[in-house]
Amino acid sequence: MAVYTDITDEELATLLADFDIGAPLSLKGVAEGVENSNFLLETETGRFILTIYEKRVRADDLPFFLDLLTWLAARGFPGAAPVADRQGRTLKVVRGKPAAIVTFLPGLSVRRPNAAHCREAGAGLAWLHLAAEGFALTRENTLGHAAWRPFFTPLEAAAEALKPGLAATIRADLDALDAAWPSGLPEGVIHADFFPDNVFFRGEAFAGAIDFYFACNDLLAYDIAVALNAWCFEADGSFNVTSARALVAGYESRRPLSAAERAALPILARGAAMRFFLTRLADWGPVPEGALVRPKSPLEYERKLAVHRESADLLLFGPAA
Ligand SMILES: Nc1ncnc2c1ncn2[C@@H]1O[C@H](COP(=O)(O)OP(=O)(O)OP(=O)(O)O)[C@@H](O)[C@H]1O
Ligand SMILES: N[C@@H](CCO)C(=O)O
Repeated sequence: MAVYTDITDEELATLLADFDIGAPLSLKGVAEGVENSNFLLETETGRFILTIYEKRVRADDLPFFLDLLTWLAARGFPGAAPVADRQGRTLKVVRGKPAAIVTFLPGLSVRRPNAAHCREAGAGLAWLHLAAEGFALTRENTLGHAAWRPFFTPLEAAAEALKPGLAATIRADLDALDAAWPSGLPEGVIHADFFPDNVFFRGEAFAGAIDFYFACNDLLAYDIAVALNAWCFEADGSFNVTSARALVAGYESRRPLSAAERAALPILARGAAMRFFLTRLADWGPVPEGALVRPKSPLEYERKLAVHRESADLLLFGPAA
């Protein structure tokens, strides 16, 4: 469970005194997630999520994230809308850490998505991209292509410890990514962590997305690449082309891709695999004392990276039949 910060009854009462959402009925740590501390908060007026922002979220970025969530909610995108206190503030402080209360999004994430879920997820991602158009704030992708090499340098020994010879392979991947990284593709606000655990369904219908704390400005097609890696690999490590076609077709049902975006999907997916391999490698090791969290294996993404390295035409498929 990703709960790094405990909250006392007094701290909760002090926080809620600023809001018009009634008195608290219960507060429970949420048993998913690795980044922040999340609590399911029930008050006299309904259900909310209280998030305390931990290590990787920079306080300076929080206005971008919270204003984006407010913007998306105002445009009808189903997500978690930040709740403003009586003075109109959404960014609060609990135990010296930044915190926010957002509305509870009903629905369930799926552990093993099928092609129908992938299609819906693709359509949901395009909806998000379109709903975010016009959002005035910007945020650089601090885990984007330019960041990968400097991010990797201090992790070379960790890569070797994971698998002998891996550091040189990753360096070669970084060279290949630099040589082929696309430019000039459409940009906008991307979710950047559109994984199955961050997407909710009702049955097989898209019900919304959460966890926008990596959202930033980057290539829109890169967001599809992140999703293809997260949604379309089987547990045995094989790539499910049917699911991938469905995800892209779902996306294109709302926002058709240009030929250049389609052609770039293989290299973008290789880069997206690199991004999650690197952060997982950095997090692989002891967790802070008292934290209830299980780091995710970098090997899963090392294998996905290898799949893209070895079959560059994997994602060069035509429209679904
Ligand atoms: N607005 C919401 N409505 C309903 N449930 C939510 C909401 N926000 C968070 N949750 C619940 O809390 C869990 C963790 O939230 P979230 O994914 O934002 O945390 P995280 O630590 O940033 O996780 P991640 O590892 O995906 O980065 C979710 O899986 C979900 O069960
Ligand atoms: N989705 C990330 C976790 C942090 O959001 C991963 O699977 O590595």
